[in-house]
Amino acid sequence: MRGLKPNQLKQLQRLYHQRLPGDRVTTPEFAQRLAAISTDLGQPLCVYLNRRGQVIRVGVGTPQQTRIPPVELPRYGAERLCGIRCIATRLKHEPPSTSDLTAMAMQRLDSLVAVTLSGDGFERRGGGATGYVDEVYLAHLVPHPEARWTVSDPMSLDTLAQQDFVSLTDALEEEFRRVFVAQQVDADHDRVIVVGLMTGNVSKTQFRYGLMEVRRLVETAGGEVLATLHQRRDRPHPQTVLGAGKIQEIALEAQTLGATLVVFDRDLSPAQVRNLEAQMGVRVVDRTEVILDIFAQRARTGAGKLQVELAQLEYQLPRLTGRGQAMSRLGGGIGTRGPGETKLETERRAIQRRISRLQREVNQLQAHRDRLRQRRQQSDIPSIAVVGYTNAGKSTLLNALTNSEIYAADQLFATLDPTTRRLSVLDSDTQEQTQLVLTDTVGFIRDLPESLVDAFRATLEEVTEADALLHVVDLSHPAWQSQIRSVMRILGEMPVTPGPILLAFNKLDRVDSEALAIAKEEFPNAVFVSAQDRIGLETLRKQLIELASYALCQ
Ligand SMILES: Nc1nc2c(ncn2[C@@H]2O[C@H](COP(=O)(O)OP(=O)(O)OP(=O)(O)O)[C@@H](O)[C@H]2O)c(=O)[nH]1
Ligand SMILES: [Mg+2]
Repeated sequence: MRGLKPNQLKQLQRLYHQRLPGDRVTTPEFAQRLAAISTDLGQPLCVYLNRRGQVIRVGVGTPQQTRIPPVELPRYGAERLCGIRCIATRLKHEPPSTSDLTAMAMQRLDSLVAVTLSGDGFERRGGGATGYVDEVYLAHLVPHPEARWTVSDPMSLDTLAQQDFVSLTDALEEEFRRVFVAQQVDADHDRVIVVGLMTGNVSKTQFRYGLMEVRRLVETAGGEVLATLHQRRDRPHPQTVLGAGKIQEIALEAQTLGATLVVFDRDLSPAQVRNLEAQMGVRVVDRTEVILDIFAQRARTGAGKLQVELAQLEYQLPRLTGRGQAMSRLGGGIGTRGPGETKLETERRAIQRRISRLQREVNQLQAHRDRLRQRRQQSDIPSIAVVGYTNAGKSTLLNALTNSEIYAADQLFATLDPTTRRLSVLDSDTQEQTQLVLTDTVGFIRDLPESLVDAFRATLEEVTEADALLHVVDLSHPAWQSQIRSVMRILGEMPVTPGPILLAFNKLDRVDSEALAIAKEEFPNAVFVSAQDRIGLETLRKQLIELASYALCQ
């Protein structure tokens, strides 16, 4: 409130002592008082009231400029309003602007009253301002995504003052509740807005597939994607990733659609998450967190659970500071404080201790797997690890080859725990049986989170210790080429270089001829199969035998 005269400041401060009857939107006297001050200031003025009729906030400026920050707003979710209304004076003789209404929607205000000034008025003897108000508009939200809000025709202040505010908001909230309940057929999943940032160094197609993949990840994690928004920028904004306007748009969309979560298509720093949550008032997570969540849901065996927990803790540790504070505010509403610094410190130490313990256990697991592998190696049976991008069809292919029933599904990361199966192939010429061991592994993904790579080292070692690799590619996926690159990159980053690799292009049954021609041209030594329709399996078996013998004599 810079630039105000002491007298004006006092006038504004006095507003805090005013109390309106709880069942009225406003009284004529109160609106006239605001209009008088606003006329004197020559600036718009906003007053925020709670449902008991108490003034809780006064600001000079438009509703957009005087918005209550999300962390200070009570959050009741999509089925309710925030319990606060705004009475705003307007210098122009026009209904509230879109920016005013957007501010109302973002805060889920009970209603917004726009008071236009007559430019005139006087103080009555005996007190009380009069004649300052020209007309008023009453605006409120509606629970329909297409409409978002309604604005009344201009009316006189007296007409507005006669409105029963309680029955208006009650009816409105009832309507919101009905719509909300209808949406909540399955209430225990997150309602998600996916957000992508397209920076200069990726192509449009790459960006699109990346976003598509995040949507699939969210769905695999059990979330429902309500909308996908994106922005183009040369580089991410260091504090908030996106620009201020885009953040506001997302916040509004989240409010309108009743989203509970915003998921970004990239990794975010702890500070970025904090800033975004503070500005949008919705929980924000990055891609890694979604992947970790899927892993956590999928892990079945003790080893799997162990590694997932380790990955999650390692991811959370640097993000502990302050997050607790912002989060508990988002979830709990005004006055809910997060853990204090000392509590955070204790928590951090506890997590650190648990991480050390889990790491020891993972080491033991590693040693155990080592022994199993050694036994296999001693038995002279060549081992081949089946690797590839997630959902490529590795498990299905392994099942088809070995007539087993490993879990395979149209999900990302269906397989978490390595499963080993024996395969014996009869050489039709020599009538000789050759034995192989095939290991199904966890699928790879672009930008595999580091904490996962570390935590899953015991599992991934199955890959590095195999005699050879069978790299399965979903040739029906539009991004198959970049998926191959991602897998090769991850393999390249492993401490031990894997042996020879056989490339198997899968899902031949639904591949278009163009992709097939490109793949054949680019990878003349690859095998083409359909695990589902059992096409090309004979050739693949033969190639696997060759691969194994080649690997062994190296
Ligand atoms: N059309 C078609 N679909 C296939 C084929 N092979 C596998 N699929 C389907 O692709 C989906 C993924 O198969 P999975 O075997 O689980 O794939 P994965 O590579 O093991 O995946 P993750 O374990 O999640 O990394 C499933 O829905 C399979 O039915 C195929 O040859 N043709
Ligand atoms: Mg699998």
